[in-house]
Amino acid sequence: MIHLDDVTLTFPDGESRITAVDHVSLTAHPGTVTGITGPSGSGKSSLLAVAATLIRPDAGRVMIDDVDTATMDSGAATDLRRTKIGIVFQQSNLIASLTSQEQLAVMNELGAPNSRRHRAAASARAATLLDAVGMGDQADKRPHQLSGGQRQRVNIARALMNDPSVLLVDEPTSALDQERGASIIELILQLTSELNTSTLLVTHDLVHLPRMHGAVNMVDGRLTSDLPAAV
Ligand SMILES: Nc1ncnc2c1ncn2[C@@H]1O[C@H](COP(=O)(O)OP(=O)(O)OP(=O)(O)O)[C@@H](O)[C@H]1O
Repeated sequence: MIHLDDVTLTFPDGESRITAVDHVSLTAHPGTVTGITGPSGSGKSSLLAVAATLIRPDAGRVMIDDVDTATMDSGAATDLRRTKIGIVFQQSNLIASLTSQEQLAVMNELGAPNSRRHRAAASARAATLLDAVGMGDQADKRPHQLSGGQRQRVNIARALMNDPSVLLVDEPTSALDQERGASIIELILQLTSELNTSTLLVTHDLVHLPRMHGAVNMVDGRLTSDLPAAV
């Protein structure tokens, strides 16, 4: 579970500060996807960065599985990010020289204790996840050999390598056409249910929101449950 409790985040803006996230409270439960929409500049990515514990808020708390992340030192926060949080960014950020299989397996090597001992298990999990995202037969391909939708599937599988309880997804369909975008959303819904993640998904694309378990609209850093009229 992830719970944002009365979170406020400001950035310096010349002499004053700009409020990117303004007293936001939001909870996502295991096995559910909550959509976050809103106009450009309304604070969606900032909210996701706070949820990912990448930025510490000015005020409020981020609870991950009932642990208050504000009380952690930076080592513990890094550990929590690695083990509990999966992040899918807008661009796939895959490493050009690695195959799909290696993109996932390398997650086992990043700062994890005893990573050598866990190599075989990591390799098996990578294969299972590539199958789960429909990329089992593309395991040996490098990013330039894949379509945008296929790259995004590898990206999603990679975010799930460490079996996170929280999955944070920022605009996963922005580089894709409608049909491929819809299948990526379906995949995230399916994996959220199968792996029981608490998923927050930022999207501009209102057509996807009715498929989700809940949706909020962000306007000027604040949340409203009144969704834009097109939904
Ligand atoms: N690092 C930063 N420094 C200063 N201001 C920032 C920073 N990041 C975001 N902002 C400001 O915070 C506000 C919210 O930005 P944010 O990127 O979170 O919005 P968004 O809803 O994700 O926008 P988009 O849909 O265009 O990605 C904006 O006014 C933006 O200019």
